[in-house]
Amino acid sequence: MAERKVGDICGSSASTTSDDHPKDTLDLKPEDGDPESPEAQKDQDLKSVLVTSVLNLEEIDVDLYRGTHHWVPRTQRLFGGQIIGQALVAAAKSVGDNLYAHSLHCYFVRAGDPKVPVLYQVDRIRDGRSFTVRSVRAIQHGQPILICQASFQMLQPSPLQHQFTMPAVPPPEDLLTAEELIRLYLSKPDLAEKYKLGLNKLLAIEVPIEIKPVNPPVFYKVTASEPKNLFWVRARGYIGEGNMKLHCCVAAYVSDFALLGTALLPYPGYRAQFAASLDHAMWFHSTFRSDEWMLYECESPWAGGSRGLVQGRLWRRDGVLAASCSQEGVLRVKPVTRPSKL
Ligand SMILES: CCC(=O)SCCNC(=O)CCNC(=O)[C@H](O)C(C)(C)COP(=O)(O)OP(=O)(O)OC[C@H]1O[C@@H](n2cnc3c(N)ncnc32)[C@H](O)[C@@H]1OP(=O)(O)O
Repeated sequence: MAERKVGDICGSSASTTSDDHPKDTLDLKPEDGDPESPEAQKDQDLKSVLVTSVLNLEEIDVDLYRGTHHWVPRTQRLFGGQIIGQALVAAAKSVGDNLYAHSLHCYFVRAGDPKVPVLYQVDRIRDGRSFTVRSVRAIQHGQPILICQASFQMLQPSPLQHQFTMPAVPPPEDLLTAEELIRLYLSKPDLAEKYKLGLNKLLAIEVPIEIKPVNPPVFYKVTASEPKNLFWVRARGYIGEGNMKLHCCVAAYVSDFALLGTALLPYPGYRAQFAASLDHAMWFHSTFRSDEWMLYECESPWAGGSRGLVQGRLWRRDGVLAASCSQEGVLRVKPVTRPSKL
């Protein structure tokens, strides 16, 4: 991958190898230049809704922010990834320019209400020499819906560096997007009306994430499989080299997409009657661009007691491990009358 010019990054460069670290600010405004110019307007038009809206918090007071919603799942609970991403934005706003997000741990303690905004109250737990920790409460109706701790570190290179090897899969150019797969399925002449309805509803949803399943029959649970899933994922729209803190917030949003469902893959004879993320932990390992295709490798090492443990690894196309995450969720299921025909 050609080395890219360094953008405002979480204290570290946007490139894959350079080690110069420019100032870092969590500036969500359009990049420099004449905001009226056609190029800036084009960028603004193409700018990801995640940047212009979902992760663009309104400052209410010192360390108090308000977030709005863009897309809400059919469960009509706020999407967990949105709350995590917004909480990380709030935490990052009070962190110095030479620090970058390296981990977050959170619990989802109440369902998010899509009818009202979310307030994010940041507590400045500690500013250490190398590590800075923030605690964030996402609040609705006066009650926490999420409690999150996030940690930021100075860049401190080390000779200890290793990672697993990225799975060998077809590149995104050789695969179809979820929308293309749904249109392909809708084109089948013998498709039952009720499936058409459901699939058209899926097409109508404006999810600010693009995905390309590596193995669609597994991704859509048409066949039973081991609890492993692979798909390419990126934020819709343009974000640019911008700022690594912002890319971490977008990756936090993305990381909760389709993750918990990995634990259901071996059970096509069951469907979730109630499924919700209980907690979510994430670690950021290297620089990456969340508006470029990354491979999301998901697996579930364990399920039981109406819970499922799922883990994910986000890989850059050049094989560098960008981020890892772990999550446990409630999974209450009931038998389906017939397996999904997707
Ligand atoms: C992609 C995944 C996501 O984004 S999920 C969104 C992020 N996560 C969340 O919103 C979870 C937030 N946390 C919570 O809502 C609560 O802490 C949860 C996890 C529900 C636990 O609260 P708790 O008061 O103990 O609820 P609960 O487990 O008793 O009931 C929760 C809902 O489940 C139902 N339930 C209960 N037992 C069963 C059962 N045996 N079979 C089927 N359903 C069951 C309850 O009726 C209850 O449903 P409801 O909420 O009343 O509609």
